[in-house]
This record gives sequence, C-alpha cells and structure tokens, in this order.
Amino acid sequence: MGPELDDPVRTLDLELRDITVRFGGLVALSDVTLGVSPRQVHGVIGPNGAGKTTVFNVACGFVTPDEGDVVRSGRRLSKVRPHDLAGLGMARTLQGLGLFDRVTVLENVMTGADRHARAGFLSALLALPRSGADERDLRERAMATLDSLGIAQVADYYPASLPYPVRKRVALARALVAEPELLLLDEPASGLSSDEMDELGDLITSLTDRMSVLLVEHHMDLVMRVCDEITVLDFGKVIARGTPDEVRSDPAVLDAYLGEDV
Ligand SMILES: Nc1ncnc2c1ncn2[C@@H]1O[C@H](COP(=O)(O)OP(=O)(O)OP(=O)(O)O)[C@@H](O)[C@H]1O
Repeated sequence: MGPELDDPVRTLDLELRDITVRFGGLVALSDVTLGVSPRQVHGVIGPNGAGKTTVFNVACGFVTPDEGDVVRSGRRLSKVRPHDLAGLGMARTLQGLGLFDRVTVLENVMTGADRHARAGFLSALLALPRSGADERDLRERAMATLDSLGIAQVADYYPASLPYPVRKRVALARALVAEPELLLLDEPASGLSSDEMDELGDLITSLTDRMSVLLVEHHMDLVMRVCDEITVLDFGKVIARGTPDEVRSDPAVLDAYLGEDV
C-alpha cells in the first residue's frame, strides 16, 4: 500500500490510472484510465483483442503495468499479488474457474475465505484440523454462500462431476465467501444459456447492496442490463465511457464493433 492519494469524499473502490501494458513490441493497453465507484457495476467491453482481459489481469495483479497506477480506495497499490487480494477486500472469478478437483465443492468454497479464517489456504484445502470454532464458522459461511446461490445441494460433490454452469456458481461462491467489497468478474457469462445469463444478471445486480463489481464481458445483453457505467476499449485504448444508453449510441463504439458478432 502507498500513501493516501485522494479526497475520501470522491474515493473510488478501484481506479486504474494511465495504465500502459506492453507484451514485447505489442502495446496491449495504452494510457487506460477507469474507475469503479462504490456499489456500482462497471463493465469493460470491446472487440476481440481490445485489451479487456489485460485490464482484468492488471486489476487483480496477474499483470504488472509498465506504466500507471492501480489505486484501491484512494491508496496506490505498489504491487498487487493475487494472494493479496482477499486482504484488500477484493475477490475474483476467472474464465478457467480454477476449482480444485480433488476436494468437494464445500471445501473449494472454504478456500476462498482466508480473509476471515485464522488458519490458511492449505489447511482449508487439505481439511487438516484447525481450531474447531474457526472450522465450524467457515463451514457455515461456505454453506450459507452456496445456499444463497441456490447450490447448497451440491456441497459434497466433486466439481468435475457437475455441469459447467453449476461449477461457475461454485467459483462465484468461492469469491463471495470472503465477503469482498470489490468483485472482479472475468467473462462470467461464457458458456451459459440465455436463461442462466438472466439469472446471473439478477445475481450481479443483487450484489451491489454490499459490493462493487468490475465486469469484463463479451455478452452485450448482460453488460447493458447490469452495468451502471461502461468503459469501451479498442486496440488497447479507451474509446468511450458512459451509461449503457450513452455507450450504445456512441458512433465510435458502433464503428469499433462493425463486423463483430455480438
Ligand atoms: N501474455 C501475452 N503475451 C503477448 N501478447 C498478449 C498477451 N496477453 C494478451 N496479449 C495481446 O494483447 C492484446 C490484448 O489482449 P486481451 O486478451 O487483453 O484482449 P481481450 O479484449 O480480452 O480479447 P478477447 O476478447 O479476444 O479475449 C491482444 O493483441 C493479445 O494478443
């Protein structure tokens, strides 16, 4: 954590400031700035290769920017490492889900809670003995989170035995069990039917009573439905920003998406 930077009155939950990322000679992001306001869903969209995943990776610490700052609640993060996220009140889901196949759904969700648990990740993963009270509390919270996502009945299953949309919910439960203030979602709608996408939309909207969300997503319907603000990227640059209505009618956005299948 760096020094306090901002007037707390207008403090955003997350800001990327003038971020540039280069992969060899390729400039994946060029001077990208965006901010996620408290209790808002901020969408990041753009055509293939625009830099969406790179934005996500910068926000959650997988990619260190060549230039620019990542600012969490007014404090500059000098280097975000993925395992620091929970301590920063952040959680994320990944396209690849990243569930552990050798432990049950419940145990997978428990591994997401290390912000609150006294014992760490490994003991949760291996279900080694921990303090009885911690263990009980963690199990209860993990079960409650599964229940809130409508999948308590699969708590004792192994992830690989479950359909993909259910596994996606498990991954979301693992992110939510830590009770983050800021949730980072990378393509959460991929592989979902349109009904499942509607349910996901309702769920994301319902989260904003207690957290803000950065949503990187291809599916325009979902983005337009749930986002308060959208940043549009093209070729690594911000080409538009605004409410869904503003973005939808922006000529630069229409131009960028010309010929894209959305
Ligand atoms: N690790 C990497 N090494 C080299 N180039 C990369 C790497 N990651 C991304 N890129 C390049 O950076 C650019 C932005 O990629 P990114 O994956 O962020 O875009 P995207 O908008 O998420 O694309 P998509 O919609 O296809 O997933 C692309 O040109 C991509 O080929």
